[in-house]
Amino acid sequence: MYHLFKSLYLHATSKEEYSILLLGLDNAGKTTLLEQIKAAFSANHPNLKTVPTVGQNVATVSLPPPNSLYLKIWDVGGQHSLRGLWQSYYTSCHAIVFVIDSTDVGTADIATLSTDAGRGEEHGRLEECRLVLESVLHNQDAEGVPILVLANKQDREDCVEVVRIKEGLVRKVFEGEKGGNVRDSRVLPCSALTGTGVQEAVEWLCSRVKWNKEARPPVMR
Ligand SMILES: Nc1nc2c(ncn2[C@@H]2O[C@H](COP(=O)(O)OP(=O)(O)OP(=O)(O)O)[C@@H](O)[C@H]2O)c(=O)[nH]1
Ligand SMILES: [Mg+2]
Repeated sequence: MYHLFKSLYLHATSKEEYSILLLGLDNAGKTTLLEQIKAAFSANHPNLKTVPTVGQNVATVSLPPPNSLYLKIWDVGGQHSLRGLWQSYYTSCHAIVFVIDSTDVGTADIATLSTDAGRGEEHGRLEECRLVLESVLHNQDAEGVPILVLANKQDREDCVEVVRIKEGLVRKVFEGEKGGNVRDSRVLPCSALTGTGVQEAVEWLCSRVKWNKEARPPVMR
């Protein structure tokens, strides 16, 4: 009898936990985003004084109804030397957020990269961003995992607007030969610094991890 009550109690009080992996080049805004998400679901102010991440940050946020789930968010360093570590997170994650610095991708049109005129500093880190996004999509351990691409730093005047990042960069990478298999994806604008767009990002993640839960079941906590 005790065991029956205990399992009923655990069933009634436990919630699904999904792991979210924040990826993107160094300086894209991943840690700032993590701070905003943590603050959005607690009474605390976000700590926006970030330093480059060497290793990882992790936080679990409890989402109230109607979502009623835990998001365990992994923020890993984006510096070149740290990207090899990303691989070890793929098998256990339920969704990936790929953060792009919208002020550091030139015009965000990868078609121009192949021309002579396209090579130069005016393209910022567009080529690097393309290669890194391709490598994430191409990785078998991340197959089928929903991906949210965030065009971050939209508060800055010199940012490239989300539609250009979507059409010129993201769509071409997804439709390219290294685009990988079919998966849920979305491109959204955001400012991790001001918090604009963070709620929408979290909503999208919640809906997609639930839809994908047969392929990647949650942990009960
Ligand atoms: N204007 C503006 N600045 C931002 C935004 N998001 C992040 N930043 C700034 O960009 C810089 C890098 O932010 P981080 O969050 O540390 O970047 P990161 O992606 O975690 O970088 P790594 O840990 O090196 O991978 C900081 O100075 C942030 O304040 C944003 O939405 N708008
Ligand atoms: Mg960081």
